[in-house]
Amino acid sequence: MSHPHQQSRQIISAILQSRPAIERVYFVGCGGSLTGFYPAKYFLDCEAKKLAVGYITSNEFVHATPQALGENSLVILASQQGNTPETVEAARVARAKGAATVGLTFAPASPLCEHSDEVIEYRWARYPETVNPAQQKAAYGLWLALELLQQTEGYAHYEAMVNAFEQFEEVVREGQRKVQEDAQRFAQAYKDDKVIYMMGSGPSFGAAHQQSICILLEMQWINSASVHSGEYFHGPFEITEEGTPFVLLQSEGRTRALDDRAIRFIRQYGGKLQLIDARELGINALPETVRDYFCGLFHTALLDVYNLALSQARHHPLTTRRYMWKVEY
Ligand SMILES: O=P(O)(O)OC[C@H]1O[C@](O)(CO)[C@@H](O)[C@@H]1O
Repeated sequence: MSHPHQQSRQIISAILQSRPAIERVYFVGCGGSLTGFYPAKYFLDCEAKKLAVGYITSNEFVHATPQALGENSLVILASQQGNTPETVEAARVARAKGAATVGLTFAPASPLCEHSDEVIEYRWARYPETVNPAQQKAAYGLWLALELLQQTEGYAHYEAMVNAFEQFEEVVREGQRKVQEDAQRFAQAYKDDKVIYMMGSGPSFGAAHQQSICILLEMQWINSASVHSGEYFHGPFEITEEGTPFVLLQSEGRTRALDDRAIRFIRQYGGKLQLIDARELGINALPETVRDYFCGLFHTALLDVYNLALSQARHHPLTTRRYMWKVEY
C-alpha cells in the first residue's frame, strides 16, 4: 500500500472513530490550494449518495461560515506554506464549531498545523517531474475523498481507484513526454497573446481555473478567464472571432461531449485553439470506471510542461511577482 493511501486511510478511520456520523466535508483553501481540491470535490459530487460536499475559498468560509458546519463535519484545508492568514483562520473557525480538521501543507509546524487535528505533509517541487504526482497535494485531496466515501457509504469502484493511483505516475510521465514538442510549439504560438481563455469541463474544470488564476494571471501576467465548456454557449462564445486564443483541457468520460461541442464551435468561427486531450495523451490506460476522476490531476501535470515552455519563451519566470508576499494585502 502506498504511503498516501495508508496515511489517508488511517486519518479518515481515526476521524470516524471519534465522529462516526460525519455527514459533510468542506474543502477549503486559497488559489491553487483551493483548486487542487477540485478533483476530490468533483469525485464526491458525482459518487456520494449522502455525503454533502462544500468547496469554499478560505476567507468566504471565515466570513460566511456555513450554518451546517458542526461536529459531524470534516474540513480539509490546504496551504503550501501553512501560513496564509485566511486559511489558518478558517481552520480555527472550523475547530471552534466542533468540526474535525485535516491540514495539508508542505511546511510542517506552520500555523495551519496548530488548528489541524491531522496534518498531511505532501511532496512538492519547483520542477514537478521529480515528485510522484500521486503524492502531491491534489492527489492527497482525492485520496482523502476516496477513503471518506469508502469508509462511510462504501464505493463500488474503490479497488479500481486504488489501481488507477498505482498506475498514475507512469501515465503522467508518458503524457509529459508526449507533449514536450507540442509545448514548445504552443509557447511560440501564444507567447505574445494579450489574453488566453482557459476552458474545460467536469473533472478538469478546476485545472482550467487554476491555470487561469495561478499561472496566466499570477505567474505570467497574461489576461485570462476560465470558461466552463458547457457555459461557453451561455455568454462567453460571443467573444469568439478569428484568432481569439483558447486553451481547452479535453476530458475523458461523461463530460467530453461538452468539450467536443465547444471545440466544434471554436473551430467553425476561427478561434485559435490549443487542445490538451486527456484521451489522446494516455488517460485510457487507467481503469474505465474511474479514469475520468484522474483527468484534472493529469491535465495539471501536463500543464507543468506547457507552463515551463511558455515562461521561457516569454522570459518571464514563473516565480516573478509584483505584489504577492511583497506588499500588504
Ligand atoms: O498555499 P498557500 O501557501 O496558502 O498560498 C496560497 C497562494 O499560493 C497560490 O496558490 C499560488 O501562488 C496563490 O493562488 C495563493 O494566493
